[in-house]
Amino acid sequence: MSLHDENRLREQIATLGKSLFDRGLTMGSSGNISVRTDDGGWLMTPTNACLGRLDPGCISRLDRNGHWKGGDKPTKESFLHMAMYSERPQSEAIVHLHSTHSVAVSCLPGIDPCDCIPPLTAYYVMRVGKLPLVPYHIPGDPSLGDAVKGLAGQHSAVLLANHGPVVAGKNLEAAVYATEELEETAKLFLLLQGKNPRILSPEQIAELEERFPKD
Ligand SMILES: O=C(O)[C@@H](O)C(=O)COP(=O)(O)O
Ligand SMILES: [Zn+2]
Repeated sequence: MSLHDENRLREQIATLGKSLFDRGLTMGSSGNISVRTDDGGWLMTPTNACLGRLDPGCISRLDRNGHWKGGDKPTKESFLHMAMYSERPQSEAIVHLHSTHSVAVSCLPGIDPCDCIPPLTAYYVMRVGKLPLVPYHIPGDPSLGDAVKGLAGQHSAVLLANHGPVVAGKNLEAAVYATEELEETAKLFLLLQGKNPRILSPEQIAELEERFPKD
C-alpha cells in the first residue's frame, strides 16, 4: 500500500471516528475501529484512545500476523477484529461502539439470541440483517475472539451482550453506515416495546436480499 493510500485511510479513520463521537454514538475512550490494508495487515485505533480526538499519525499499524508495527499501542480487541476478518474476506473495515440504544438492547431479557432486533425497516435489513447476540465476556478477553469467529461468517454484525455492537463493512464508510442504522433501529425497537409492531414478512425480506445483496 502506498504511503499516500495509507495516510488517506488514517485520515478517514480519524474523520469518521470524530463524526461518531461528536454525535454521541460512543463515549469517553470506548469503541474501536480497524481497516484492512492491502499488504494483509491493518490500521487500528489505539487502546484507550478517544475516537473523537484521534491523531492520524498515532493510529496503530499491525502486520498480517497481528503484530504491532507502528503507531500507539493497538486496541486491546485487535484479536476480536482479526477473528471477524478471518471469517469475512469481503470485509475491509470493522467498527465497535458503545452506542446507547444498541447497548440497551444487549442488556434486555428475553431477546432472541439468534436475532436481537426484528426486521422493522427495509434499510435495517439492507444494512444489518440478522444480528446474533454474543454471550457476555470481559472486554478484551481472548475468549471473545472465538465467540465472534463462530458467527462472523454468516453475519456482518454481532451484538456483544452487556457491551455493544461490532459491525463489518466492505469499506469503512459502509461499516459506519451500518453501525448508525443498527443504533437507530435499536432506538425504534425500544420505542416500540409493548406495542406489537408490524415487522417485515419473510417474503419482503427475501425481496430486499435479492435486490440489495449485502457484502
Ligand atoms: O469495552 C471495552 O473495554 C472495549 O471494547 C472498548 O470499547 C475500548 O477498548 P480499547 O479499544 O482497548 O480502548
Ligand atoms: Zn467496547
